[in-house]
Amino acid sequence: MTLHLDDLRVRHLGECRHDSPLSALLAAKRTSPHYVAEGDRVLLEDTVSMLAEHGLPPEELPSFEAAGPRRKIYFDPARVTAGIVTCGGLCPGLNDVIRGLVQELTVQYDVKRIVGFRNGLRGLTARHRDDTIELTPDRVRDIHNAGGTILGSSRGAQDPEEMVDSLLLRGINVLFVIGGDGGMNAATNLAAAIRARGLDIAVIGVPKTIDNDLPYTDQSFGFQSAFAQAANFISSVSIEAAASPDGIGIVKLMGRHSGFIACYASLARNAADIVLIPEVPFALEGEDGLLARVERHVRSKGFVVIVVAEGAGQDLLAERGLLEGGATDASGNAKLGDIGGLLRETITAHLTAAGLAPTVRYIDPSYAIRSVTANAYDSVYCLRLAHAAVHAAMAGRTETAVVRWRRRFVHVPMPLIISHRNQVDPDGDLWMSVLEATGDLVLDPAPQPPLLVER
Ligand SMILES: Nc1ncnc2c1ncn2[C@@H]1O[C@H](COP(=O)(O)OP(=O)(O)O)[C@@H](O)[C@H]1O
Ligand SMILES: O=P(O)(O)OC[C@H]1O[C@](O)(COP(=O)(O)O)[C@@H](O)[C@@H]1O
Ligand SMILES: [Mg+2]
Repeated sequence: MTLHLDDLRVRHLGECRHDSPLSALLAAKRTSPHYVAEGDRVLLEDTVSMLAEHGLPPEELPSFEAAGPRRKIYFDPARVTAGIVTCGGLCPGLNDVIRGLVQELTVQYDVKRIVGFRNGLRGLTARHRDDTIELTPDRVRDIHNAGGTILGSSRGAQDPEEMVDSLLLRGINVLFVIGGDGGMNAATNLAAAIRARGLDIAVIGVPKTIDNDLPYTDQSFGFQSAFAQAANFISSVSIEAAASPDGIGIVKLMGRHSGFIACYASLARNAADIVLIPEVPFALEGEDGLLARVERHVRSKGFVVIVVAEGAGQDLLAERGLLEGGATDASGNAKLGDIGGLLRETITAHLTAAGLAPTVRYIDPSYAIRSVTANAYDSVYCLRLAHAAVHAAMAGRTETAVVRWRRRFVHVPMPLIISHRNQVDPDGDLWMSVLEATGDLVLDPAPQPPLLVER
């Protein structure tokens, strides 16, 4: 999809007439290698060839509005009531973001009232809208020391009109939605309903997903903490598999449609022989099928370590009648079949038939990788995203997500952030790194000369 400058413009509620409490700090600020001034923009693309292809002057190239404080803001902080909601699956750093929002709103902008809606967007429905938490600096002081979210979260559909009514009833002027693709979809619908009623309410998204499946963000917060935890389980099965005759270590990791966790966790330990992700289909049978590759590893080095993303090989489960076609969770997300179980069974059967005596060590850490606290890196990231979100809201941006893009914090229009799914590109450099690290050949059906040697 070719994007133009106009596709990247974010919505403003109106003219910024109030002096920002940070205006003195900003007075002398100019763009530098470490700062993007508020009037400047950040390029969407970063290679010479991609930029040259547009054939446009620099100011017309597709670019994002820089995030950060403005000298003039839209809302009078004394009259603002902010709302915060966390939705979808848990993710390390949710509490860090909530804490950062509350601290920035109260300390820098002197906002007096912040309402936390409980249990996800369900908390904005008529039935649950009174079940809220008053968020103060005292209330959030220590929350980053625990995983999860003090607000709770949920899946399941809500009526945007009902949610708008809740915002009006609670007097909310700015709403922060911390959510994944589902949450950003819901926030977009909510913002559209607000706009249709001509209301003066800003909706700012803070993208959250351990799957890293949202586009236009370098990596989502919490992803790093999640894959670091996942890497520990890869170490465990590697040790177990290596210590067993004909050892088979399998780790199944979260990643519904995107295999980023599997790739990064594997690279973090560099102990996997085979990595299976949803983006790269594989066959079980045949000379280059998974079973033959597993057997070759076991015969050559005595054991094998396989990292599989939960969304990988769903076609194989469907072929075997092991997938409930079209089944979804309350939010409409596809329910997956158990690829880990299929691998365990078919590998055991294949190796046994081949005269080996496999010992299978299988770990499905499941929620254990996303319920952890944010690591130090993610904590910094969450805090800075929270600052950017508050600045965006106070400056009257709406239907906008705050993200880091090519190391800069920028504003992305919400429709863009839900325009497609971020996935591992089988032709990209991440997958190439995985192939380099594992030495595992994933051959096309057409025979090709080997690119890499199996180790
Ligand atoms: N396409 C959609 N349109 C509107 N709301 C959605 C959509 N997808 C999900 N939602 C709502 O957003 C919330 C979070 O979505 P979910 O998919 O569970 O998690 P996540 O935000 O982490 O992707 C849920 O309450 C869900 O009903
Ligand atoms: O069991 P749950 O809570 O529905 O969540 C499982 C799913 O949530 C995730 O952790 C992330 O999903 P979201 O960020 O979209 O909520 C997936 O990796 C996983 O498939
Ligand atoms: Mg999602």
